[in-house]
Formats: sequence, C-alpha cells, structure tokens
Amino acid sequence: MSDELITDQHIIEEVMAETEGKSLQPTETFLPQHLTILPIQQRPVFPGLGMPLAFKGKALINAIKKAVEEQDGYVGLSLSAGPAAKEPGDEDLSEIGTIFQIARIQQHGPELIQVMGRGIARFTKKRAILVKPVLRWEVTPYPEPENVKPDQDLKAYMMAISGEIKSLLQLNPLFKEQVNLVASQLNYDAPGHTMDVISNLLSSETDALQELLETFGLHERAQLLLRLIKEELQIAQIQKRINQQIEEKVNKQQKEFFLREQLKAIKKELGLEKEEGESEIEKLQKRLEGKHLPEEARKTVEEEFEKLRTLNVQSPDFNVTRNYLETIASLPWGQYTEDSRDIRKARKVLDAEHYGLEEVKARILEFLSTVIKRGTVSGSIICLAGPPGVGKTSIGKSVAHALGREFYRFSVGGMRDEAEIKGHRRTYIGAMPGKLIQALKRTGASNPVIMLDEIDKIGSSFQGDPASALLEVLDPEQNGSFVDHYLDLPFDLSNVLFITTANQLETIPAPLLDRMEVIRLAGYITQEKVQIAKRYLLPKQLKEHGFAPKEVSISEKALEKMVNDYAREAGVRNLEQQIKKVIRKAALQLAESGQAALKVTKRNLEEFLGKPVFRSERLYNKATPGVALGLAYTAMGGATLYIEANGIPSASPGFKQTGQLGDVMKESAVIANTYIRSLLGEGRQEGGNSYFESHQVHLHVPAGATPKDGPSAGITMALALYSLATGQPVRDDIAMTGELTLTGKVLPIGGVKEKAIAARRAGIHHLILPEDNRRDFEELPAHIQEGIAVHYADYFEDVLKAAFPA
Ligand SMILES: Nc1ncnc2c1ncn2[C@@H]1O[C@H](COP(=O)(O)OP(=O)(O)OP(=O)(O)O)[C@@H](O)[C@H]1O
Repeated sequence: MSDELITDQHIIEEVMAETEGKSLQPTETFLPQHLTILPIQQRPVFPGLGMPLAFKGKALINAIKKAVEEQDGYVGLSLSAGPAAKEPGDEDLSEIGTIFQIARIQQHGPELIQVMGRGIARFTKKRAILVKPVLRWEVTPYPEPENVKPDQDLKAYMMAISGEIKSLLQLNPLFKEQVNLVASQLNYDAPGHTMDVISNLLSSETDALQELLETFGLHERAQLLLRLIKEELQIAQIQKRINQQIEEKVNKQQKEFFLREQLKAIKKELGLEKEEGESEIEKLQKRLEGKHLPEEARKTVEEEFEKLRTLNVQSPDFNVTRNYLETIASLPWGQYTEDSRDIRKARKVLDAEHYGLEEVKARILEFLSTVIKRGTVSGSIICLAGPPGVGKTSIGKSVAHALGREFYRFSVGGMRDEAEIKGHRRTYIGAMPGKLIQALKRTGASNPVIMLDEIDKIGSSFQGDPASALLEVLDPEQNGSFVDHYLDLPFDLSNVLFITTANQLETIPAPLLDRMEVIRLAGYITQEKVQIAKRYLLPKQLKEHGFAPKEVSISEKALEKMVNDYAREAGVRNLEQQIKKVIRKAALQLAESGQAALKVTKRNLEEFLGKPVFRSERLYNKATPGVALGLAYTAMGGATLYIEANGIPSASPGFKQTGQLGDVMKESAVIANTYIRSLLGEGRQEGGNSYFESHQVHLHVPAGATPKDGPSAGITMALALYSLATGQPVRDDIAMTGELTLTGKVLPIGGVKEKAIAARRAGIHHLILPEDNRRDFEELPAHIQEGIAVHYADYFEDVLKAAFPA
C-alpha cells in the first residue's frame, strides 16, 4: 500500500464489510471495560459507520498497535476540548465517548498512523487507570439494545427524520452518496443504531454532535437529531439558493460579456472603434469643462457621471442620465453677454426700428438708463400692453438689440400646466425642462431678454397654476435660485430681463401685475400707419420677396386707402398682410407682362386687393332718432359702437335690452332708463313727455354677437333713449364715452387715447368726454388731437348741449 492517507471511499467500504457482522450488535459482556483512550478533535464518532482516523505520536502508535494485538483492536475515542496542537490530558477529554474497533492500521513514518475501523458503542468513563504514556480508562460500555419495539412517538420521530433526510438528499448530491452508503443500515426496528448512522453524516457544530452522543434516551436523541437535520436542511436550502443566484448572475454576465465582445468586434470592423458609452461620456465631460458650475451642480454632475459609467449603454436609464447631463452641459452656467452701456446708441436703435411711439420710446430709454446706472436688471419687469400688431414684440426685440443681449420669446397664453414653466420631474417618461431653462439653453447666455407673450391669457388647471410658477420666476427675491423640476438644481435667473406683453391688463393676475412696470401702446392713427407702411413694412416685404425697392412702389394715397378700407385695426399686422398680398400679385403681373416696374396707386389698388372690406364704420348715413355713437375700449384697441333704442306703442309699457351685454353694461342700461324717464317725466319738462308711459322700449347694442361690458357707455345709452323719446336725431359727426350716475353726473372712463384714435378712424370730428378726463385728452400727442373738437361733460345736460346744438 502507498504511504498516502486513505480517503478512498471503496477502502472505507471494504473496512465496513470486514467489520460487519463481527461486532454489529455486541453485548456488554463482549466489550472490554479497560480501554486505551485516543483523543479525537472536531467531531465525535458515532457507533455504526466504518471510517479512517489518523493519530500522531510514538506513544499513541505503540498503544494502538498493542490494542490491535491484545484487545481485538478495541480502543476508546473521546472528544478533546483543547486545541489540536496540544497533547490533551485526562481532564481535557469528554467523559462520554465511543468504543471503536480497529480493523486495519497503516503507519506513515515514525510519527503518524492511520487506523480504519468502526464505532461500536457509547461508553462512560468510570476512572482513569493510567495517564502516561497514554491514557487508559475504566469504562462502562452502552451497546444499543437489540430489537426495541419503537413506541408511537419514536416511530413518528423516525418517520419525520426519514422524511427530512429525503429532502436533504434532493438538495445535496454529495450527501446522497453517503446516505446511499448507509441506506442498507437504516433499520427502523433499531432506532438507536439508525440514528447513530445518520448522526455520523451531519455537519453540525462539534458541541451539538457531542450532545447528541451524550444523549442516551432514544426519544430525546430523536428530538435533537431531528432538530439538527432540520438545521442542515435549511442551510442546504440557502446554499442552493445562493448557488442558483450565482449561477444565474454568472450566466447573464457571461452572455452580456459575450454579446458586448461581439459588438465591439463588429464596431471595430466598421471602424467605430471606441465603445459608445465611453466616447459619449468623454464628449459630455469635454463640454462641461469650461463651464462655471456652482458647487452643488458640480457635485450632482459628478454623481451622475459615476452613475452613467455603471450603466449599460442600451439601458433606458443610460439615456435618461445622458439627456440630463446633456441639458446641464448645454446651459450657459456663468456665461453672460456684456451689456452695451451707451444710451445714445440705444436711442438710435429704437428710432431706427420704430416709427412714432415717442412716449413708449421715452419710457424704455428711462428704463434702460436706470439699468445701466444700477448695473443690474434685477427686479425690473416691463409689461407692454396694447392691441395686437402695435409693435410690442418688435419693441422688445429692440430693447435686446439696444442692450446687446440675446432675445427669446415664448407665449404663456393658454398655458395650463405649471410644468411648462418649471419642467417635469426626471422620473416622468419623456421629462423635459421648462420653458425658462429651454430659453437659456437656446440663447446660450444667462442674461438674455426673455419675452413672455400674452401674459393676460395665462390659464390655470388641476395641473398646477402656471401664474404662481411665473411669479416665482419673476420675483427678484426668489429667481436668483430658480429650481426647475427637471434640473433639480438652482439656476440664477436674476440677470434675465423679463418683458411681458398683454392685450389688456384686467385679466392679468393681480400679484403678477403688481410686479410689472406697465407701458401702454395705444394703436396708430391713419397717418402713422401710412408712415409705418411706407418706411418699414413695405421695404421689409419687398426685401423678403426678393424685389429691389424701385420694382414695386405703392403711393401714399394708395397706402391710406389700404389703411382705411382694408386694414382698419389698432395695429398694423393686417396692413402688413395686405402689403404682402399686393406684392405677391405684383410679382405675378411683372412676370407675365415683362414690365420692369409696377406702380400701385389709389386708383388701381382694387385690382390687387379686391373690393374694400370696410366701407365706413358708420352704419347710418343720416342722423336717426334713437341712435347714438359710443366709443369702447377692448383688447383689440379702441372701437366705435352704435347704441340703438326703439319703442312700440303699448298699453303695458316696459324696458328691455339686448346685444350680449355684460352685467355692468346691463346695469348702465337700467340706470340710463331710470334717469331719462325721471328727466322727461311729466311735470319736469315743458309740456311733459309721456313716451315711456305708452311704449315698450327696447335698447340694443350691435353687433349682437360680440360680448361687451363696462360702464363707459352710460351717457351714450341715455342719449339714445332721450333722442328716441323726444324724436330729435343726434348730430351724425359726434361720438361719446362716459359713465352715468342715477342723478345724471358724468364719471371718467379709461382708454382715452385708444378711443380718440378709434374716433379719428371713423371720421368723427366731435367727441364728448367726461370733464374728469380733460387732462388725459390734453396730454395726447398733437397729431391725435388734431381735427377733433372735444365737448367736456360734467352733467348729462352738457351731453345734451353737445348732441343737439341749437
Ligand atoms: N411703430 C412701428 N414702427 C415700425 N414697425 C412697426 C411699428 N409698430 C409695429 N410695427 C411692425 O408691425 C408688425 C407687427 O408688430 P408686432 O409683432 O411687434 O406686434 P405685437 O404688438 O407684438 O402684436 P401681438 O400682440 O399680436 O403679438 C411687425 O412687423 C413690426 O415690426
């Protein structure tokens, strides 16, 4: 035999076969009571199974040989409590051990011997009879009793044990071999023996196994064994799970690795060598290099880069994180354009880009000079208010030009979702930053001019209130660290110059309006429009259509006709459309006729634009009793507004009004009715007037489909009723506006400039205004006042005097 230690399974089997039958169920009388004690470590040996053991030291080797020769190979095995290296003394050894019968020995050199044999029975120590050179004890052997009939409890235990062992078998294939080996020995009629065989296979703690050995009662032993097997089973299950997990992970990793390698190889073939993720990360990092990110942002960016590196390029998370970093990289952190500080240049820019608007330009220049002086725009918000097409946007652009800043414009009209301003949180699919951050990204500067259009039409809904989000953006206290939901980092908006535009101020949320400096643009009179068309709109459109200035000319008279008959509005948007139309038609004519140039005049204008859209704003060619011309101020600018009254003779007199009137306007109508009735009532006027007592009176404000409201039609309504009742027509070249009280006092109204412009547009030469609006009118530019005679009214009598000149 070789010198190797025997571990081979078949040798152990051989030993077992050899010892089989010899002492399978020894009785006490067969077993020696004086035994050489061999100390063993790590785990006790249970009776029943054959196994190899190794011992060291000359004294032990001699004692073992002697036991084989003289004592049929019987020795005692006792578990040593001390460390393996130390030679254990009497006191270190467990007093309960196993009688072991050695069947074969094999010496490996002078110091090491290997023995093979099997456990026979338990013993307990009586006393030591020799201590040196080896231990010899007097013992009491406890062979397992034969043929005990297990009682019910024990049977149940044994079945449970066998069940658990079966489960263990399924989990642990290594275990299976051993169990198969002992399977032949499992015998439920010898429960003690069976349990010992199984105990030999357990991998429980040393102490637990020794306790099992020391348990003589079969019930208790069965209980303990069952517990230990269950523990073993649990461990086996955990092991299995861990194994599975590891296996799965390894498999997945291997697969991914394999695919990635393939991808790399393919890319290499295609010349796209670098790994996608890496090169993207590098690119992003490069873009971020020159930016002045604040500490907090820098930290976040670093964390995100860390995350990006660990992510698979194909994973959706990679995209989300990359997009986020791209947004950050595209923002103008710490990048500013330098403001031009030259106010004379600013004036030049404004003048060059706009005709007229003197007052607006003056206000803008005042504003710019304070900005230049203070060196900061923080807290200043301009609101340009006026009808469509009067140049609000283009004034905003000029402000940006004058300061040398970038310009960005977006509309907040109809906005209902706060996220449009503040962005979506990144957890949303397809999340984006809000409009403000997009504006900064687009302009590439942290101090652009941002124009918020249609602030009077901002909405609100269950998705949050965009107005309050805007408030946060515009508030100088807060916008230094504006946090967009998507960015989730503060960005400094305090250097942005905000300009808002609105058609009317009434619908702007009050907290927003409070923060803004309102500059009104009232609209243009005909002469201004003609000049704007001649100097700006026409040259611009010619250029856009690829014409030299001389190729198409439109005479001033033609322009005037265009303004009056085709584009009657407060602004010039529609006029610009008409000019485009003329130029397009002219282009066709020039191409077809081969002419070099074309002149558009008042006479041939209809060839280009068709029949006039507006004839006159006057519905009535001659003065009619019951009709008066009022002036209104709407989001579209000033407008003229007829008020009609009519009556039907009736036994049951009454009063009604129509024309989509708002609540305030309805009240005005009722007030006018009451006032005029009391004014004309019997006994008050010479001869008396009993019209209202004998008629159903109806008041109407065309056009009936347009909703109207406000108190400023008070005097007009009253005058219409007066004219109806008295049968006197109001002179046909007069228009009026003013609120009326129940006692006939005339109160001031708003929008004087817009209304004056509307009156001029309608060819009106006489205007009735409340006395308290005198200053408003007198402060208007001379060209608007020109040609208008104003009659100021303090009481309704003043209105009558102006309307029915003697
Ligand atoms: N005073 C002016 N001088 C020169 N051009 C003008 C003047 N006013 C308006 N325009 C021109 O008229 C056109 C319409 O003006 P703009 O778009 O600024 O109007 P807006 O008031 O912003 O209208 P909206 O309220 O509809 O946005 C532009 O081409 C603009 O340049």
